[in-house]
Amino acid sequence: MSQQRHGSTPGETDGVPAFPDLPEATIARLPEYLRALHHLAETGAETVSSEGLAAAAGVNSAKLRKDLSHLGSYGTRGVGYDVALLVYQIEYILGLDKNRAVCLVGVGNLGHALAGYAGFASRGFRVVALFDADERKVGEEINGLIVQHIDDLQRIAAEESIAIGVIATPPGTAQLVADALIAAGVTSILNFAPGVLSVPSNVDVRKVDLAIELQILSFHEHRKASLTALPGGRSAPAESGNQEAVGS
Ligand SMILES: NC(=O)c1ccc[n+]([C@@H]2O[C@H](COP(=O)([O-])OP(=O)(O)OC[C@H]3O[C@@H](n4cnc5c(N)ncnc54)[C@H](O)[C@@H]3O)[C@@H](O)[C@H]2O)c1
Repeated sequence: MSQQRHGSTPGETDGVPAFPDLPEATIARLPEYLRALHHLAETGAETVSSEGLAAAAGVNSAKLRKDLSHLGSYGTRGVGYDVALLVYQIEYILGLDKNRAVCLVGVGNLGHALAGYAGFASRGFRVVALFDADERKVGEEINGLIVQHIDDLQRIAAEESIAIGVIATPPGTAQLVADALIAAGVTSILNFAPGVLSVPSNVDVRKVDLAIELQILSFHEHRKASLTALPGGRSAPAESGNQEAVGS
């Protein structure tokens, strides 16, 4: 996964620092806070304590307070955080107010499931195009979108101002697809194909690999087993497990 530096720009917009210098780990947790805040807003909550929000997001409250302090958000003593304001601040920092156009390349088993997922729109993204190289898939309709041929990527990316491309092709073609996306003006890539992509420095890549997540869980299983095998039967802490979002 490539690491992005987020430069600091002085000045504030409506109480939100224009671009605070955020640690990558904080950026990775902001979507979790946002998800929890949306849920709180749906239940009618107007304010939330740091402990309440931390519990809903599955992190510890000290970490949450530090993360939110990077946004200039400290909450009010005895009241907590204003839910609507915090939603606005996090959405602003994540750039979700832009409703960015996303395309998906590779409409096979995984691509089909992703293309049919309604959750992207509710999280601030418009999936505007689906591409595949297989003529038999071109023309198929999924979730209101017609699968286009990959040869039309350049034209459609320009027409739709596509900024983010999702790769769900076999690993052997992922680099070719990444090159085509970049040539078409895409500057952010979410890659589901195993392997490392070579991209220019202005392009950000996030990689999702569920097998890696399982391997990390396997390590924790291994560690817990070795702790219980210690003399005296020392066991792993039981009151609260670790929760990390996939990809963070
Ligand atoms: N990240 C994860 O956790 C995860 C989970 C499952 C699969 N995967 C990966 O996702 C990828 C897709 O898996 P799948 O099971 O959907 O495969 P699949 O074979 O069912 O689908 C791949 C699709 O890509 C298309 N394709 C191939 N080359 C192309 C190109 N140059 N341009 C456009 N389309 C092209 C194929 O026609 C096909 O429709 C694989 O790389 C797989 O390893 C990752």
